[in-house]
This record gives sequence, C-alpha cells and structure tokens, in this order.
Amino acid sequence: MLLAVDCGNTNTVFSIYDGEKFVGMWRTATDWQRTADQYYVWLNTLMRLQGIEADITDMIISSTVPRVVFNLRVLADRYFNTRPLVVGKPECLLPVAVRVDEGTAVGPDRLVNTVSGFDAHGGNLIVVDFGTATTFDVVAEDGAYVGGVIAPGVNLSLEALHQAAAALPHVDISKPENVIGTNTVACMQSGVFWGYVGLVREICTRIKAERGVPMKVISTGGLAPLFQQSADLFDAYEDDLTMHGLQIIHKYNKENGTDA
Ligand SMILES: Nc1ncnc2c1ncn2[C@@H]1O[C@H](COP(=O)(O)OP(=O)(O)OP(=O)(O)O)[C@@H](O)[C@H]1O
Ligand SMILES: CC(C)(CO)[C@@H](O)C(=O)NCCC(=O)O
Ligand SMILES: [K+]
Repeated sequence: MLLAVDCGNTNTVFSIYDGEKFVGMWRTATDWQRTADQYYVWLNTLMRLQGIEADITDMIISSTVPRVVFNLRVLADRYFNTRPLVVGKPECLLPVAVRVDEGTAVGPDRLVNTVSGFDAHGGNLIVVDFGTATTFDVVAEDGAYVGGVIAPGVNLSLEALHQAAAALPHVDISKPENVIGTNTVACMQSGVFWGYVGLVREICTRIKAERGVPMKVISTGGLAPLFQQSADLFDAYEDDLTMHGLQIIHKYNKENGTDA
C-alpha cells in the first residue's frame, strides 16, 4: 500500500491507497518538530479507530516545508522499512517538463498540481490552488509547468488585517450578502471575498492573453468551493488534485525510475 503525504505550510494530509483504491485520509497541522514516533502513533491510532489494517510498502511526500521531510523520512525508514520518493528531489522523476528560470525551486505542491491537472484535463491549463498561498500554475500544451503566480492566501489576508489593525477582529471567510458592508466583519469579508474574485478573474485573463491560446481554469483547495459558487471563475473544481497527482508520480517512478 502507498502512503502519500501532502505537507503544506498550514496542514499536512496523509492518504493511504491500496493500488488505485482509496483506503483513508487524515489531516494534521504542519509542525516540523513532530517526530517520526509521533506521526506513527497518531496514524496508527486513527487507523485502528476506523478498523483499517494497512501494510504500507511505499511512501511519497510533497512538502512545501523542507524541514519536515527529515522526520517523514525517518517515519518511512523506521516504521515502513521503505525509502520515500520526495517530489522535487532529483531522484523523483516527473512525467512533465518544468520550464522556469534556472535555479528556481518550484513548490512541489505546484508540480504535483500540474501533473494531476494535466492528467485530468490535458494541457493549456491554469490550476488555482487556495491554500496558505493562492497559487496559479500554468500548464503548457505538452503538460509542462511553465510558471505562474503566487498571491497571499485568503485566510492569510484576513489574518493580516486582524494582526495589523487594532480594531479589526479575527474573521472567518464567507461570501457576504452585499458588497457594501454595514458592520466591520461584513466590510472585511467583502474586501477579501470580492477582492479575490477580482484577483482570480484579472490574473486568469492576463495569463490567457500572455499565452495566446484558449485555456481551461480549474480550482482546488479548501476554499475553492466557496469561490466556485459565486462567480463563473472556473471550468471545474477538483477535490483531490494533489493526492491524485502524488499517486500518478508514484506510479510513474515505479515504471520508469532507477528503483523500478
Ligand atoms: N468549507 C470550508 N469553509 C471554510 N474554510 C474551509 C472549508 N474547507 C476548508 N477550509 C479551510 O480552507 C483553507 C484551505 O485549505 P487547504 O487544505 O486547501 O489548504 P491549507 O491547509 O490552508 O494550506 P496548505 O495546503 O498550504 O497547508 C484551510 O484553512 C481550511 O481550514
Ligand atoms: C507558494 C507555496 C507556498 C504554495 O504552497 C509553495 O508552492 C512554495 O513554497 N513554493 C516555492 C516557490 C515557487 O513555487 O516558485
Ligand atoms: K494544499
């Protein structure tokens, strides 16, 4: 069985697959200080609670936080007796090209989204991921990652307002009824919600103009559905883009890698 780990700056998601079959998924806050032993106890407890018996033989990691990889490698070695594939490392092959400025370390989550988006929708694609940051990944006709856009995340923007302004409270995002807020919370939600609708629309329009070809726009990440409801921003929403991409990359390396 495969253990796929998607480690973002805020949350880390563990998924287990038996071949193509989904077995389970668990989420925890990202914490680089968590040890291999702590991961194992946590994972094992949750699996037992759900009556899941998993014989993990393979592991793949995408981590936007370099420091957590060490303990995840120890987890793989000590508890599953396997060497993990780490997206972004030279030994982890990708089924698509990466065409960016030399020396750029593209976020592994963006590479995984590119692979997954291309698999599901083909090329000439924009993948919008609403995570800690809001990222736009531009996928060429042949599936190559050719760059993109990094904007502050939705929750990060709201949190920044709260942190920087003494009279602004902590607010959760939601779609406000009106653009004109008649209380502080509604004003903040409007600024961030409609601001992001505008940001997404403008950036996608400009990407399409720069590429000069028709492009499909797909969204992923926890907040994507909220924006999907509101406006005609996306052609499709993908719930499970990153995990699906990790499965594809794992399979590709099994078939083409040096360890195959
Ligand atoms: N239905 C929802 N309503 C409001 N917020 C949601 C909903 N579903 C998920 N979220 C929140 O959306 C945010 C984005 O989730 P997602 O898992 O895509 O990224 P993340 O964990 O914040 O970022 P990263 O992947 O960079 O760690 C999270 O803060 C999550 O708590
Ligand atoms: C932009 C984030 C934080 C989004 O998770 C991540 O992809 C990252 O750390 N990227 C590194 C820089 C880049 O992708 O060009
Ligand atoms: K993510």
